[in-house]
Formats: sequence, structure tokens, C-alpha cells
Amino acid sequence: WEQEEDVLRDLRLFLRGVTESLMVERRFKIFSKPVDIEEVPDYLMVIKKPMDLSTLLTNIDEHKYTTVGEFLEDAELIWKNALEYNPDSDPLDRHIRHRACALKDGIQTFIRDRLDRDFAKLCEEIKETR
Ligand SMILES: COC(=O)[C@H](Cc1ccco1)c1ccncc1
Repeated sequence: WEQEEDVLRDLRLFLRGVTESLMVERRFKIFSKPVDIEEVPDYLMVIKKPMDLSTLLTNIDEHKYTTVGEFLEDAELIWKNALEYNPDSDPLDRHIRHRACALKDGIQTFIRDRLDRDFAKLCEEIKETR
């Protein structure tokens, strides 16, 4: 019914807010586009499901997410993939892992500070009826 579509529209606005707040940070630039497979030929052998901030935005616009939890499952791939693909102790790997951890904390804090729990529950209830 119409009110449900209003809730899901608000969810998309909230999720774009999370994603865009991260995309504007220079330290997260490396996460804003898919890893270039030409630059990193073995990437898809190591990482089963690549993810990046621009793909999150596309998914939001394509109404892929009905709850914040579904969005977080994809958002978490960004930093988990970075930790998995860049595990070494050399400075470059340490640097991208540090940024991956900062991205994880940024997402969690944005949601803790800005997401209304009742709104989140309403989205979960809509998902159950579909
Ligand atoms: C999310 O980005 C990555 O995981 C790539 C992996 C990568 C390794 C070599 C080229 O690219 C990355 C890019 C730049 N600096 C660190 C790592």
C-alpha cells in the first residue's frame, strides 16, 4: 500500500545519506569504485563478491534493499574484502586495512547516530510481508 512505498522511499534516502557521507571522504576514495580487475588480475580468484560505494548507490536506486540489514550485508563486503585481499604486514596493506577499519566504524556510527529503531523495525515488517 502507498504508506509502505513511502517508508521504502525514506529508507533509500537514508541509505544514500550513509553512502554519500562516506564517498566524500578522501581516505575512502579507494572504496568508491570497483577494484580494477585489469590492474589486479587475481582479485576475483580471492574475492568472491566484490563491492564498492558506487555499486551500493546503484543497488539503492534499483530498490535492492528493503531493510538496513540487507544494505549492511553488502556494505560490510567492502571492508571485509579489503582485509582479506590485503593481509600482509607491508605498509601498503596495513594502510588499506586501516582505512577498511575506519570505513567499518564510519558506517556503524552513522547508523547508530541517525537510524530510528522504530523506522528500522517498520522496514523489517514490510520485508516479512513480501
Ligand atoms: C579496495 O582496494 C583494494 O583492495 C586494492 C587491491 C589492490 C592491490 C594492488 C592493486 O589493487 C588496493 C588498491 C589500492 N591500494 C591498496 C589496495
